[in-house]
Amino acid sequence: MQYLLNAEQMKSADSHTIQDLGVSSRTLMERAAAACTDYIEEQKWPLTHVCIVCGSGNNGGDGFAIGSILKEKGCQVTAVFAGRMTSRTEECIYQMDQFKQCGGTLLTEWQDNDYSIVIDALFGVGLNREITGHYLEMLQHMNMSSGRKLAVDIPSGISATDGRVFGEAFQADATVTFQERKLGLFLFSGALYTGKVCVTDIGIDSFTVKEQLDTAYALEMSDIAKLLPERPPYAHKGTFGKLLLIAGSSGMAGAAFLSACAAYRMGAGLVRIYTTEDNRSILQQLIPEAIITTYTEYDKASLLSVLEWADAVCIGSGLGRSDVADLIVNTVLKEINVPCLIDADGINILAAHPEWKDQLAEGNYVLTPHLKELSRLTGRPVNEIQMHRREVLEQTARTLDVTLVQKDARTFVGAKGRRMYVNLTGNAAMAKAGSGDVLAGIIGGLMVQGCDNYDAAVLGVYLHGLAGDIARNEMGCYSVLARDLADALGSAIQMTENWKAEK
Ligand SMILES: NC(=O)C1=CN([C@@H]2O[C@H](COP(=O)(O)OP(=O)(O)OC[C@H]3O[C@@H](n4cnc5c(N)ncnc54)[C@H](O)[C@@H]3O)[C@@H](O)[C@H]2O)[C@@H](O)CC1
Ligand SMILES: [K+]
Repeated sequence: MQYLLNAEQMKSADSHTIQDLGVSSRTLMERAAAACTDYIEEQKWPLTHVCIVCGSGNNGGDGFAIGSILKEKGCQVTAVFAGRMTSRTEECIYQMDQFKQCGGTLLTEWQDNDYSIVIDALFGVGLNREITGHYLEMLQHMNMSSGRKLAVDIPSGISATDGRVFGEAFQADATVTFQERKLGLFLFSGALYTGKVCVTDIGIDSFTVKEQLDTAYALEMSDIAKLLPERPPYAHKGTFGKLLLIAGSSGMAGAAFLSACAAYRMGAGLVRIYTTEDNRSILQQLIPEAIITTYTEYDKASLLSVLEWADAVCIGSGLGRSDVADLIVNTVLKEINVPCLIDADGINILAAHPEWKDQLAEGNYVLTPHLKELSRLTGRPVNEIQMHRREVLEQTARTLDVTLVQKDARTFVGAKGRRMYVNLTGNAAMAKAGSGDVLAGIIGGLMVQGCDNYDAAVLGVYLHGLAGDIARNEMGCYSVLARDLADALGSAIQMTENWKAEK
């Protein structure tokens, strides 16, 4: 598991290490600086003339300490101090003096030169407001320089907490980050500025912070192998559950096909599609493995009978908006006794009938909205959700008592009493119609095999992204179709199976 810390959590780990464990701030800073120079040497970046831009905080202190190390190695080093002398931290003052004693050149204005490396030590996790004036100009000069670019801890201009860009940011080739991954390095737009991220252990004790439930995390292959449901050799199709997909409407057979295909590839034993009669023959041809039950008008008896049959239900993909769809969603909400995923139009219908939200049975639902659907569901504008994604995720999951999958380029998963999951697999090839139908099928396929709702959501989102990465590697960023994701899911699962077998 990879933990993703925000600025406050990182600062709390720093001060715990300094105050409770007695490791001095200076020691940590010198280790941080050594980690950066080690990285430059390992990468064999040319050390002809290094420029380090330093702010007045401890990130600036790291910068000066890097300057002293490089100076002692005989490199030509220019440090540009871009902060206010009176605002310098104790450590920044000390490291600046050390640097001067080593004979380093210290400027207060940018000077164009043929720098082989530009090091950004302007702001670290302490950045908390828009970058303007002198600082903004400094960042623009740094970005225009032709040298290799290294960010110390985090590129200046990026919020460590939510990845937003405070006006302008340093465009790094690499970021050496200290002790723990910061959330902002992996969220957008922050992730566009980091270059390669190298995490280095400098002896900060972050154990207590990571134990806390409000620290977000991402999954690694080792976690996935543990979460995958067992597949015992004596199994038969009944072992792996009966999944009901209430999906598709006239002209929208594809959604049902994609979800069914993904659910079967995920390992579901039996998949039944409940859809409009118009879709019968096309679905029978597209996916003969699925059982097809159809309706021409709202038919409560047939709906209750398929609900009775199911071990888990996915409702909403391609369902459309109609009176019949409303009646179906309402009946499912009232009558269901098994885990249920609500997607797409299922969410839109729920949003149009706020009084139905009370029927979301405790702990039994997974909702998979993209930002627009979440906006309809919560009544908050999309741009406000984008600015406060975490807060909206946690509040909605808590008040509705559901597992919430907030779909975006970086999908979040939240549920009451569970840690926030941030998904790091996937790519822009997946930003296409049908991709969400595949995700619903994958998560449904896991729920029907007995995975707990939250685990199914987290694992499903990870595998969906991994399948997207595999498909993109085969076909490039433009040409992947949603059905390719369903097909690549097999390889994604196999990768985790192989990983497990090798251990
Ligand atoms: N002992 C520690 O706490 C350690 C800190 N380390 C480094 O220290 C960094 C954190 O240091 P700090 O907390 O001092 O914070 P920063 O060095 O990130 O800078 C904070 C300073 O910048 C100012 N500031 C914030 N936003 C601004 C803006 N938009 N325009 C102008 N000024 C702005 C703040 O008022 C504050 O004075 C880490 O990222 C890391 O690089 C490492 O050396 C490891 C040990
Ligand atoms: K920085």
